[in-house]
Amino acid sequence: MSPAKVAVVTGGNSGIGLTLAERLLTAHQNLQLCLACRNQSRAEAAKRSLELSHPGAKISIVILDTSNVNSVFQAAAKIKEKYDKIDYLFMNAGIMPVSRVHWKKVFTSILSRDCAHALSTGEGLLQHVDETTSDGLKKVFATNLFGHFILVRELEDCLGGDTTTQIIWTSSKSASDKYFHVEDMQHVIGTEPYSSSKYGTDVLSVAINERLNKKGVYSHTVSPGLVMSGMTYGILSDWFWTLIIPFLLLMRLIVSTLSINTYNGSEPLVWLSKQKAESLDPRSKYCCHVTFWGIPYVQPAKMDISDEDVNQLYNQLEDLYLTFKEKTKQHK
Ligand SMILES: NC(=O)C1=CN([C@@H]2O[C@H](COP(=O)(O)OP(=O)(O)OC[C@H]3O[C@@H](n4cnc5c(N)ncnc54)[C@H](OP(=O)(O)O)[C@@H]3O)[C@@H](O)[C@H]2O)C=CC1
Ligand SMILES: CC(C)=CCC[C@@H](C)[C@H]1CC[C@H]2C3=C(CC[C@]12C)[C@@]1(C)CCC(=O)[C@@H](C)[C@@H]1CC3
Repeated sequence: MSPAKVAVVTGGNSGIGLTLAERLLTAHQNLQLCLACRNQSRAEAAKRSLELSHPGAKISIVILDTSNVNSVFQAAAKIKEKYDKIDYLFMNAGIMPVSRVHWKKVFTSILSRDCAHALSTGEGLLQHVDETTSDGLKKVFATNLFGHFILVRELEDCLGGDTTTQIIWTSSKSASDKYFHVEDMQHVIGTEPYSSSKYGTDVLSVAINERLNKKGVYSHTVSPGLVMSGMTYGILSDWFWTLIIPFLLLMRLIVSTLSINTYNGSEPLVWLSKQKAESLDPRSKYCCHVTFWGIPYVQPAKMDISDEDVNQLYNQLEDLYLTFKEKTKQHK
């Protein structure tokens, strides 16, 4: 039997994260799985469903709210108590708060040459909103990016070393340098916090790979495509999505990123975990594409990320992390 490997999945209780957890148990023999989720009862329900499909699977739960700095410190301490070494760290938890759909833009885009771009990125089709957390941070930034940064920093002792660790980030096709400004990494000023947080994720993945690669840590980023999940059902009701699925399936003729289900969307995440990490390109995003017949495949897309952004973002996140670390020490 192959030696036990450990995989931690943030947001592993639903959507892409839950399907990923299920697929990892199938793909890797003898896997120890840690579901790092913000809600105990939802996490337990996910654990039960995984135990039904994989009797005897070794699954633990750690409560982690990536939008809350203290919760991340506590979760990291619990994970370190449970495991000496992490083989796969899936940074998957994420939010995209939306207040309305720009319907006029949806229909004009669908009828224009922008159709493929609009359906694969959602650019300009949604009105995004954000709020401030009790830590005084922008919520989308804290949830999607900073919470995960703290997790990596706090877990560093369990990463790499004698064997390799893969850090795999669920990014998005929505990530765009148009909406990311390193000097405003929290996106306090703009109106595209989701896109900004996902571009920041891509930049951070490169930064972490550069810093930790010497000790056997490999960081890569993934785009799952458009997937029906809690995220999309939060924008429009499930009956609406059910109605337009035939249209979206037809649109696969011109848009190959319409993954639609979580199985397809999790394909690049599972695929990366099966590759030799050394053979992968840390500056490519591994994107899910689907054939017209619904068969998923993975295609790397080179990311155009400047070294200046890589270094500046990492240093700013590190400063913010150290500020919170200092505060928590004082409160102890
Ligand atoms: N759906 C799509 O089309 C796409 C999704 N993605 C990305 O995929 C990832 C997974 O999203 P998806 O499965 O689609 O959506 P879901 O809403 O179904 O899943 C999101 C998961 O993240 C968890 N989560 C949200 N906020 C926090 C938090 N503060 N702390 C801990 N966990 C949290 C949720 O927990 P809970 O159940 O408690 O809410 C849930 O488990 C996200 O990063 C998203 O940005 C990327 C591209 C496309
Ligand atoms: C297609 C019709 C008739 C209606 C749906 C319109 C939009 C609500 C929808 C079209 C493209 C979608 C999309 C996303 C959300 C919903 C849409 C804007 C995402 C932004 C979801 C999160 C992601 O990370 C992106 C990759 C998605 C891109 C496409």
